[in-house]
Amino acid sequence: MHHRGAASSLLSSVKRARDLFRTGRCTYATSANPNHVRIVEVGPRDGLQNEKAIIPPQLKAELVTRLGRAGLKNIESGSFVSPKWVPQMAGTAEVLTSMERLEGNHYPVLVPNVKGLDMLLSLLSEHPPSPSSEPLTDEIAVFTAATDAFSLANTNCTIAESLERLQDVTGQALSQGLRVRGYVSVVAVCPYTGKVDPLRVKAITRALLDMGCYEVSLGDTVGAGTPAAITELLTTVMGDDRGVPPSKLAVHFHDTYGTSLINIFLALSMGIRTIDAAVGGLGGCPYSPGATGNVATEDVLYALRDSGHEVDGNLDAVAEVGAWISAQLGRPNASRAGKALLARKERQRDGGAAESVTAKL
Ligand SMILES: CC(C)(COP(=O)([O-])OP(=O)([O-])OC[C@H]1O[C@@H](n2cnc3c(N)ncnc32)[C@H](O)[C@@H]1OP(=O)([O-])[O-])[C@@H](O)C(=O)NCCC(=O)NCCSC(=O)C[C@@](C)(O)CC(=O)[O-]
Repeated sequence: MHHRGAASSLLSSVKRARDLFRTGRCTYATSANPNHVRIVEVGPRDGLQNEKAIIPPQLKAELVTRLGRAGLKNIESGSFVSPKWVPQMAGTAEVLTSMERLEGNHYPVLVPNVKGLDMLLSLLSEHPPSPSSEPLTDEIAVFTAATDAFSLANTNCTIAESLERLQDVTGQALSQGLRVRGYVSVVAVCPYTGKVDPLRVKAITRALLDMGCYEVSLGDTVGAGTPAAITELLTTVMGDDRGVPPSKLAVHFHDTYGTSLINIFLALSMGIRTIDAAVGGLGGCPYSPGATGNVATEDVLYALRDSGHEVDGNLDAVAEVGAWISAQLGRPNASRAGKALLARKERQRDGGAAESVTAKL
């Protein structure tokens, strides 16, 4: 009975979301190919920033290289944040200069303030693109939060102060020809103050778009967003007065309570086509105690198979990268699809029986 109740409440959430579009309250143009799902791979940044051990830049660079070769096109490659705050992200300059960059791909880096942007810009001027090489990066990501408590814990300033800071960062980055992506953290639940008001998220998302971000990623940092909460959030952010079009939104789910994939499908049903994910389910924010990693890229790619969506990334190759980086970090691979696919391959290699059905997967 209980399960049936949960399923029918999820179905009614999806139906409510779809009805909003059908009734015209949320009609927006999406990308040129409405079935294309863009993956923003955040493993090398969000994935590694919370690891206990300090990871050598060469290993981070190799991770970015392998992810690019696995067909991912948007790979967040590091942060120019204070090493006193997030020591694991030190060495991003070395990552950018060592990793392989593939033509047409984007390799955004997080920048919290003008100091971080200046560090990036001087690196870019030391390594100008040539006819045979791409720029080190053409994109930054700026970040704020939906609560002052989280903003203070993460960046030592209130939301208002952070938006003021980011206005400068964004203006200067755009004037240097960089693309700017925005993040809002704790869009569903704040680890310090609890449930978050979706109208607040909407106002902050609008502020980031108004300053020139091409897209805003909505971060369920704690990973506690239920389908009902995410439906309420997305309908509020997209609906009614100054609603944000889904083409300007991405979703960024940590998988602490196992709701990420359901929430991703809800977001897709509402027209959002950009999904953040981390290979091997790596990740966590140092200022969100108890939150687990991001939804695993392999799990997203697997779930989107046969869904009619065209997705970046080769599932088998990404699964290999997930197993490789998990082994390098000495941690269990948190991607269920990745583990299952690799285990199946191993059984096939060993000539195991009863593989004919799953081999068709
Ligand atoms: C914003 C600050 C710098 C303010 O930190 P502050 O302490 O207020 O800054 P400050 O201006 O007083 O500077 C303190 C020291 O840091 C240095 N400094 C100052 N800025 C930089 C910089 N850019 N790069 C390198 N060094 C820097 C500065 O030079 C100084 O060094 P000192 O004089 O003491 O030797 C700090 O709070 C910070 O770096 N925070 C970043 C925290 C972070 O990276 N969190 C994780 C990313 S967000 C996230 O994961 C969420 C997301 C995006 O994934 C979405 C989701 O899941 O919700």
